[in-house]
Amino acid sequence: MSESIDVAVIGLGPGGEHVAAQLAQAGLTVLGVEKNLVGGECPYYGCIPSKMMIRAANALAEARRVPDLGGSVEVTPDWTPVAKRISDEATDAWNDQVAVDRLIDNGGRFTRGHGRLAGPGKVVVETDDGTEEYDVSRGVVLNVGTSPAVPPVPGLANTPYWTNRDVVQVKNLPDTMIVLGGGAIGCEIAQAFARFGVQVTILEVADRILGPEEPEASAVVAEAMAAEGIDVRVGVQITRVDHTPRPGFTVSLDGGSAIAAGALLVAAGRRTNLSDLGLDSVGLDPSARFLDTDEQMRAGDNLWAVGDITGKGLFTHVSMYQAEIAVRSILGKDGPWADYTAVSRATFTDPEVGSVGLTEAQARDAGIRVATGSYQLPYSSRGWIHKSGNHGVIKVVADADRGVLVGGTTVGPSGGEMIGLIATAVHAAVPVSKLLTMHYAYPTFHRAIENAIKELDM
Ligand SMILES: Cc1cc2nc3c(=O)[nH]c(=O)nc-3n(C[C@H](O)[C@H](O)[C@H](O)COP(=O)(O)OP(=O)(O)OC[C@H]3O[C@@H](n4cnc5c(N)ncnc54)[C@H](O)[C@@H]3O)c2cc1C
Ligand SMILES: NC(=O)c1ccc[n+]([C@@H]2O[C@H](COP(=O)([O-])OP(=O)(O)OC[C@H]3O[C@@H](n4cnc5c(N)ncnc54)[C@H](O)[C@@H]3O)[C@@H](O)[C@H]2O)c1
Repeated sequence: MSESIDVAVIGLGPGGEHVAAQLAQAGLTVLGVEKNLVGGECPYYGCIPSKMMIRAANALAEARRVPDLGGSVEVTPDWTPVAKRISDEATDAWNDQVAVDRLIDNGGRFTRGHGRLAGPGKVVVETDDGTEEYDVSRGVVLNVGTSPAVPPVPGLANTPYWTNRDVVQVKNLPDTMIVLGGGAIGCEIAQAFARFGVQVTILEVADRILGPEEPEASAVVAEAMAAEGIDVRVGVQITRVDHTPRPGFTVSLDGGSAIAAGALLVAAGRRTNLSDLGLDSVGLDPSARFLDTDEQMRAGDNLWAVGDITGKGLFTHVSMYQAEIAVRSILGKDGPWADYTAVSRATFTDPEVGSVGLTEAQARDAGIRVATGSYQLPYSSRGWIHKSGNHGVIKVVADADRGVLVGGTTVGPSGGEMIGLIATAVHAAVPVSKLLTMHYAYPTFHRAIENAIKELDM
């Protein structure tokens, strides 16, 4: 027997949870379907636990800078409060009852299980107690997110490697760790663990870490990591992974060398959870990496998609932004609809990397007549005053014909905060000539943005 509802939301990551709550508050009959934890990757296995690790690790690093600046301090790292904070404050010991209650308090319904499409307007949920079937009149919203991608390295699958879902639950740190992949996850966790005394090696197949960022950003972060003892190896081919109780993991590299460590974190990208969603039942390709959506987040008739599965940036703020749009679309309200001109992001390494819009390479590929300007943060007044820990660079990318910024990168202490200024400029297409007449407070880090803009040759 099928039950009739207005809307089904399959997958309750940050975007799906928001859609379900908003539509339920608007008076629709909304069913939220989640097979693991309501809230998704970000609160339980991603952003929040990792940033709690990083906050603690950065406090240790700042304390270690005291001798350069004013006195002495003894730093004794202890992981126990970090693990406890993640369990108690962030994840409620990986229990989502609060989030489930919040959805129900908003007027929504909830089913724990694997949801899938079974044709237009039809949803099936496999629960522990059996199969539930729903007829959905207004629409289905997909927010099924991603899972860690595990590369097909010989031997790897048979070892007890960690992914992000394991590393956030670690109670005792290993002495040594290999991180497979020098992207955002790999770099953030590598540095956090290293600051707690773990000897970390990053193995990155590409020719630089943080590949989506400007090369200048990758270089500054790699230099800062190397300076604190992290072994960053780029351009490496991993040929095999083995595991024995001692020494633990052995990672063999092309050329014959091998590295051993007590732990191995696989942070090699993500795969979208689309293959078992019944997409073929509504005429969509279940093997597609991402779902195509229009500006209202529609992926088909009465079908919406939000979050990582849309491929518009695997970030919580993108998922939430899209959720707002899907809600307006489902309720028949007006736009503004989705615009990705000024998507910003922050990678929480130290120095942090803030970025928005197009990189120089992306702007050139888009056929834009590009002008760039950059400035080394240590040369700015604030960078010079800051001294220890002042690694950083600002880079701006302009469309010389339109006289506006189309992208920018802010690497440095508070790099993720500094990007706000450039994000506003890109989003609102503020003329560069106007940016040059602005007051930039002295001596702030963001004053270096003015220096970079002055370097633009246009
Ligand atoms: C370690 C790490 C750190 C990160 N740090 C940041 C950060 O600092 N800032 C930032 O913006 N982003 C960060 N991200 C990315 C961020 O977590 C995601 O972009 C964010 O969670 C949005 O994802 P989503 O809305 O697509 O859904 P997800 O959070 O991926 O949630 C999808 C949900 O759908 C469920 N699901 C899947 N299939 C089904 C099904 N068939 N039926 C029922 N339920 C299903 C899953 O169990 C999951 O709960 C980080 C990610 C990781 C892994
Ligand atoms: N601060 C943030 O906003 C934040 C933090 C973490 C993650 N995230 C999001 O999560 C996404 C996933 O992060 P991620 O770091 O897993 O993915 P990623 O795609 O950013 O990086 C994965 C890295 O692994 C490398 N790699 C892949 N296969 C390899 C192999 N066999 N050997 C060596 N290296 C290999 C890739 O070249 C790449 O550099 C990010 O793209 C980002 O959108 C965001």
